[in-house]
Amino acid sequence: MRRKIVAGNWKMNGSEDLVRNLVNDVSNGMASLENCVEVVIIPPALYVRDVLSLVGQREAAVATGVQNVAPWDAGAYTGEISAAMAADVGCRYALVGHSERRQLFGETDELVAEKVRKVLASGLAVIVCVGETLAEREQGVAERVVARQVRAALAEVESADWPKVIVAYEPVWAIGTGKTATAADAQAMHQAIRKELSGLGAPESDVSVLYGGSVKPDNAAELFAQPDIDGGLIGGASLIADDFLGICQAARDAVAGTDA
Ligand SMILES: O=C[C@H](O)COP(=O)(O)O
Repeated sequence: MRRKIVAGNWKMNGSEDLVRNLVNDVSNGMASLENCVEVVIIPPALYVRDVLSLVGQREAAVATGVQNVAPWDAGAYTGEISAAMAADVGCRYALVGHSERRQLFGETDELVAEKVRKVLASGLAVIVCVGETLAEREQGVAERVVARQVRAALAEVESADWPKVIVAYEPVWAIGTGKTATAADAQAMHQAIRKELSGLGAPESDVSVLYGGSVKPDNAAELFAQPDIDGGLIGGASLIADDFLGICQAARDAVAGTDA
């Protein structure tokens, strides 16, 4: 089901104190969202159990996810965690193919596709990240690059699994830079992604497409008001409770605006 989702990717940030304070503050702010927005916290793997115990496990209003999974089920892969392990402890989401994984850890389209398969097989929902670099945008190939990434990651998805697929469009040049795509540019790319998804057989109403890249409380409302933007994948602002909740509130207001 296409739904409004705001996911906070903490990346490699956090401490026991931050987990406690931030998760409690976010949980306390949930009432104002009136169940209109799915809120996901994606901490470093070491803190996943702490977040889960604070939000209250499997049926919690705040869902928990992992930032990465291995492309294997189990075995001699030192330092890795599997999608099945994340599901076992109570996570509901896994992020796959973030541009930092692609750029810093050499993840290819093929590896991303393998990870997507593992996540879906484990029963978790997958948030697949796609996005062009600044050079690709300047060369005018942004849509082509993003379409290729979407096809590579999702070509093998079985029809029953589409409701567990979420795509996050994150232009690489907008991540952590303070530069955001204009709402119109983001909308155009989201529309192109949706076209690609429908070419792969995804039911129109099933796949949420999130925007990520310097989303803040003061630009979230305009982005989330676009017809093909279903929420956000938030980095820096997800580490500040008031900012993260402000973004969640903008998503809630977007739902209210659509319903009105
Ligand atoms: O996963 C989150 C994105 O990389 C966005 O990060 P940012 O909000 O710090 O730009």
